[in-house]
Amino acid sequence: MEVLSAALVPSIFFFLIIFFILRVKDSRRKDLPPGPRPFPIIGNLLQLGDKPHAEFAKLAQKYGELFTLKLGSQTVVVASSPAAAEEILKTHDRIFSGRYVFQSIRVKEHIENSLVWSECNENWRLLRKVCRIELFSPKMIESQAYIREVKALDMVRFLRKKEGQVVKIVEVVFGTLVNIFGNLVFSKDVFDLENPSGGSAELKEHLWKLMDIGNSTNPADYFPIMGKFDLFGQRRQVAKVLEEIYDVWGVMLMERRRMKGKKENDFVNVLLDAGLDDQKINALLMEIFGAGTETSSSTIEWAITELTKNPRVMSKLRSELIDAVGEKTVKESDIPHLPYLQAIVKETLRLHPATPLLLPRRALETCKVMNYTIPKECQIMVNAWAIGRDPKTWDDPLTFKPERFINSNVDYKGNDFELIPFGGGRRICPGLPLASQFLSLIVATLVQNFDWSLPQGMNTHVLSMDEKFGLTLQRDQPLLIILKARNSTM
Ligand code: HEM
Repeated sequence: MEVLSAALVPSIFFFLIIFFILRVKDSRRKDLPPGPRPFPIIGNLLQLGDKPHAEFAKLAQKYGELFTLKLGSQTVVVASSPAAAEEILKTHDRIFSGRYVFQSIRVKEHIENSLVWSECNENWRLLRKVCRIELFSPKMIESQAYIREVKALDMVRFLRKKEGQVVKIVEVVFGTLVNIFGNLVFSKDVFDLENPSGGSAELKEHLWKLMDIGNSTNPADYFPIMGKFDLFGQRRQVAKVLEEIYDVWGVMLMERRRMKGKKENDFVNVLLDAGLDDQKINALLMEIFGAGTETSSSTIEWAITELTKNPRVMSKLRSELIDAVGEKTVKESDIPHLPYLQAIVKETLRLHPATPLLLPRRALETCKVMNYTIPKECQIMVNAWAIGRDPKTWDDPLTFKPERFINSNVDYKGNDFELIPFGGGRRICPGLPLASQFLSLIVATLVQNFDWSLPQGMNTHVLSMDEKFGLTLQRDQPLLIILKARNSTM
């Protein structure tokens, strides 16, 4: 009996302490949006799963359009409806304009010059202005259209040689986009589709590596106290890859400075003329490549996946292309005359936003939202994936139906909060005007020039991709396509 009570008393005492901790935590949560009860220390980490956006969509059904999670020691609020997204991205845009910077990216020299990860400070305003007025202005985009068209044809030429073979479409598209960006930025190819391991292949490899590290879990993001020790070495790895990338830029920048007088119509010229120093140019170029290539290639991979799964939509697009473009090669100037193509791109971005939870925001001040209090420093995520599939907003939401956008004014430019693949407010994706051009161009080029079919057994795989974690670049399981060339338009 004595032994029993000796064991029982400390156990009861232990459970009372845990109960007390939970009570204290709960009372601290009083004004926050509701959410699942967190466990001590780990909070709701077990509820993240490997597809957080899909888990969050389920939690939103239970706890509402604005709910709170405790991820380790971090408080995170998730917005999951158009109204909640509007509160974050528009009504309280300034307060929620901070970024939560992932621990592995906190490389001092990079963050200080970053557009993606810095506060909305003077440097950020300068870079946004350069993007808006120079790099992604309608004039610049139009004047560089021929570059994207030439690179799209290089892709067709390369793919024609693969007729009858199984192709990893995302790799070809990624390589093509790296070259499109290489030419927009430096007026030169940086990747050889024919010889993936030769030429400047290292740049593509560095970008993949950076994305791999970025996509891997870092426990320090949930327990920032561990952040300064960089226990798993992720920050050191990022710093090393950044240095390697900057070495590649460095050589190209030096070349350009040597070519004084010869003016190319490209981003480097614009940035040199704008008086940016090498560190700012390095950081901006890295972010343009990093933010623009993976997002866009995964969107194109999804568009082709959906078209292959939906022959009705594919043949309607083909008819539109024949009517509007005929036998000619499709050009960017044709896009305004291809409303069904534009609807396909919107529908792809609705179902498969490349960054399903956008990029995490941070509250700069404590703020009242929908009668709840969101505390200063709280992390905010906006679930664009859940919003795009919400049956309250979308009729038959899981079906790929581009027709829903015909005769509809809904667009992804940040004013319609039911469709926000590019985010919204002051931090909306600055590359949007460029992306919307080449997404349409490349999808149209691939459809105009090739028939696509899935290798045997792929249907189930493709369907299961729907449920996969947002960024679809699963290099272990990319979309494979058997190619058949159509009548040449070249
Ligand atoms: C399918 C293509 C793309 C998608 C879906 C996409 C999506 C996004 C999203 C969701 C954000 C965060 C917005 C927010 O916080 O509200 C973002 C930011 C950003 N994107 Fe994109 N993006 C794409 C293409 C591009 C391209 C082509 C570029 C550049 C050439 C680019 C450059 C950036 C940059 C620099 C930011 C950070 C802006 C800031 O924090 O002020 N993106 N993008």
